[in-house]
Amino acid sequence: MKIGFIGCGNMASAMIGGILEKGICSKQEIIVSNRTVEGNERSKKNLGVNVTLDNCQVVRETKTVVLAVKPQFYEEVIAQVKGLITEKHVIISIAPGKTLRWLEEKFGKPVKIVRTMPNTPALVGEGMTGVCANSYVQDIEMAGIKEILGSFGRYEVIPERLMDVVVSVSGSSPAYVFMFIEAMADAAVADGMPRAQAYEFAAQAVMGSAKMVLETGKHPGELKDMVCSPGGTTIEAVRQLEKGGFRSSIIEAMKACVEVGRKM
Ligand SMILES: NC(=O)C1=CN([C@@H]2O[C@H](COP(=O)(O)OP(=O)(O)OC[C@H]3O[C@@H](n4cnc5c(N)ncnc54)[C@H](O)[C@@H]3O)[C@@H](O)[C@H]2O)C=CC1
Ligand SMILES: O=C(O)[C@@H]1CCC=N1
Repeated sequence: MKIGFIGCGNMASAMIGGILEKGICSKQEIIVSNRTVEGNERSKKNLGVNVTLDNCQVVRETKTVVLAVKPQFYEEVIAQVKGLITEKHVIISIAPGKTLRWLEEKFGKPVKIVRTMPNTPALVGEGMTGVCANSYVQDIEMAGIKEILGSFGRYEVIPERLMDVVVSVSGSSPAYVFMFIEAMADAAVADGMPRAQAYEFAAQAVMGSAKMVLETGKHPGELKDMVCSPGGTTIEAVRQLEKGGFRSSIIEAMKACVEVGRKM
């Protein structure tokens, strides 16, 4: 399988890292385009893939093309390459806010489009991707796309109306989780733990807790209660978090995230 990426920044690099790790395709079977020579040098050095400055070359050489530029450049890039898109191509969008309908309109002809929302943990094979497709994408093609998405983590086929929610709950959420880990480590450092050790303790606690949610099937509240001993340390921390509006702060942040995505 050959895969092309138009734009190779943070998200494309994470996806390619996962794809190469799982051996879905080799470095020689991936081609990426960047806007600058420096970008291409970075992609070549970090990922070892083929590089070009010509977005059209990506479309000519591959049938599976990921549009991995920022949303504001989608229109410009689609205008550049649309003349080269055939019925054999499958276009994968990873941008928030760009609906299948919007994408179809910009291509201006029947084009197979898969809309996804991945996240950067793809880099370590622990990504989470929401995915939906337009009616031109056949089952066999969707199976190939699922294989790619599955190579760097989990994926769920979802109705398109939920895609903006996926942006906030998994596309953007690694940023909030990293802030949480950083804040926990800051507190541990404040109480005397060396910084590197603090990151390890905090990150492993987050990973283990996430695994418990995914693997036990228990309600997160029940898992929380299992940690809170009567009159103990944890319930005091929980009390302080509630006082600081912990849950509400996350909910409001995510609602803002969804709103911005919807307007893109
Ligand atoms: N960073 C993240 O965590 C996530 C990002 N996304 C989406 O992925 C897309 C890419 O985002 P990032 O990788 O974070 O951005 P980025 O800025 O790291 O990478 C974008 C890349 O596109 C290249 N580029 C810009 N204009 C170009 C053009 N005309 N032709 C070819 N290459 C061009 C740039 O050189 C850059 O390397 C965006 O649509 C973003 O919303 C989706 C999920 C998560
Ligand atoms: O911040 C952004 O717009 C992109 C979309 C999801 C994660 N990063």
